[in-house]
Amino acid sequence: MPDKNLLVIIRHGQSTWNCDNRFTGWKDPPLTAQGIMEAEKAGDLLADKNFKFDLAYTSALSRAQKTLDIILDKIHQKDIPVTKDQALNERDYGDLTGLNKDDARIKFGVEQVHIWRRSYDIAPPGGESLKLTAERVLPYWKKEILPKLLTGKRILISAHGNSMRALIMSLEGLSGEEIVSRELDTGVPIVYWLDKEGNVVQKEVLTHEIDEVLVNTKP
Ligand SMILES: O=C(O)[C@@H](CO)OP(=O)(O)O
Repeated sequence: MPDKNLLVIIRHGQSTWNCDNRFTGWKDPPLTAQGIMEAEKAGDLLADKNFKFDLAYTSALSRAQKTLDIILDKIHQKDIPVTKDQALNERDYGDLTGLNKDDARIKFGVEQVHIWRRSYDIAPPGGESLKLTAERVLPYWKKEILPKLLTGKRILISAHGNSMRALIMSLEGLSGEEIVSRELDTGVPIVYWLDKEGNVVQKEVLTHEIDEVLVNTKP
C-alpha cells in the first residue's frame, strides 16, 4: 500500500458557452477547439510525468466527459473504469442559465451578479449556491471516491469550476469565504497527494500555456 494516495482533479476545457460568456450550469454545450486543445495539453502534461490512474470520475455533462476521454486517450488509459455521476455536475445556475454574463450585469447590476456568482451561500434564483453544490459534491466524494483513494486507487476527476471548488474547499480546509475567490482555469490539472487519513500532504498545479485557437468554433 503506498504511503501517499494520488488524486488529480481538472476543470473541463473551454466550452462554447464559456467562450460566449454565458451562464452554463447544468446545460450541456460542447468543448470549443480551444477546449479540446486544453484537454490534449492536460493529457500531455500528465503523460510527461508518467501519471497512471486506476479509476476516473466525471459528471453527467459532456464537456467534462469529453475532457476526460481526451486525457485518457493521451495517457493510453482508455480502458480504466469511468464513473459518471450528476453529483459532480456544475452548480445549477437556475434562471441565469443561458444568459450572457455582461447582459446579466446590465439587467440585475454588477454587484448582484457578483453576489450570485461568488458568494458562498446565496443562490441565484431557482439555482444552487456553492454551499448547496458542496452539499451534494462532498457526500459523493466521501462515500464513493475517498474510500477507494484510501485503499491505494489512483484517481482522476474531470468536472467543473464550482463542483471542483467545493472539493478543493474540503481538501485544503478552506472556509466558504476563502474558496469563492479561487478561480480555476479550464483544462489545468491539479495534483494532490493525500496521506492515509485523507489529509493533503502535497499539491501541484500543472499549468500550461496554449496558443489561442484562431478558428470560429460557433456553428
Ligand atoms: O457558467 C457557469 O456554469 C460557471 C462556470 O463556467 O460560471 P461561473 O464562473 O460564473 O460560476
